[in-house]
Amino acid sequence: MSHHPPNPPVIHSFASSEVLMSSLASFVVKAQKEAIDKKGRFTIALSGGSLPKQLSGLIGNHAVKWDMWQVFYADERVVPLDHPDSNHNLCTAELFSKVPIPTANIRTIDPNLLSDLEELSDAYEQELIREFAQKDAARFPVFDLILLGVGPDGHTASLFPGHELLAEEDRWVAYIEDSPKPPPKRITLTYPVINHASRVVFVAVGEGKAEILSEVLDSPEKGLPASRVKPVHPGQLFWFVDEKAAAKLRVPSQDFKL
Ligand SMILES: O=C1O[C@H](COP(=O)(O)O)[C@@H](O)[C@H](O)[C@H]1O
Repeated sequence: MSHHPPNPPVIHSFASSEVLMSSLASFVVKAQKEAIDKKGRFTIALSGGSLPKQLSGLIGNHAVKWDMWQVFYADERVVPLDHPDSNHNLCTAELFSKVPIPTANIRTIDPNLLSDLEELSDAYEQELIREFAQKDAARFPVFDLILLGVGPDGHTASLFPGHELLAEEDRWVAYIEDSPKPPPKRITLTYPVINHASRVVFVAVGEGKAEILSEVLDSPEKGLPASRVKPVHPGQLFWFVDEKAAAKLRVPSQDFKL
């Protein structure tokens, strides 16, 4: 266990979502290179919502070693994989259908277990254990990169304000049957997993995010779900936001340099 306090978040604000997208792609490629140089694979967790669109800077990028990626979902809606509400379906439409990633490297929920949430989330946890536990022998998986979004209520992944899952300390993957945002049934990575990642990046674009960004970053003491993302040392939290989303922020942002 680390004795250092978590590093403060690094906030990068970009003039437009286009600049953000290309900087985010460079950031992901750098994280990928460091991970592959160190251990020959790159583990990443993706979110749904507005995030997948912001990854388009990776399409056609020859520095991306797709065959070395192991992709998980930070959260997933419990619906068939080709359902319009599925995060996997969205990531496929926005990214995976446009790049040469082997299908086996995308770790989806098991579509045969949709009727039993407990079995489904246990099976996804086993999927994580297969990837991380034997190779890294750690109490919690250490993702090279987790990409998150933030909803207007401050939720992230499928961790919602006031929900009992915010207190989960042991499980790697948990389920929720009463999501306030449809669809109600979801699974999610828990804080112990999110907060053990090497890097966590929130991506927020557009004026619709301005209010909640200020709440999450300027008033972390409110304890909104997104404010509880504090990777343990030496993990680092980043925010990639555009100027519209950053319009109400009081905390300073930093120039983006690789
Ligand atoms: O329901 C969800 O919402 C969050 C935030 O979505 P956004 O559209 O406001 O960016 C998303 O990160 C998560 O994956 C998704 O399941």
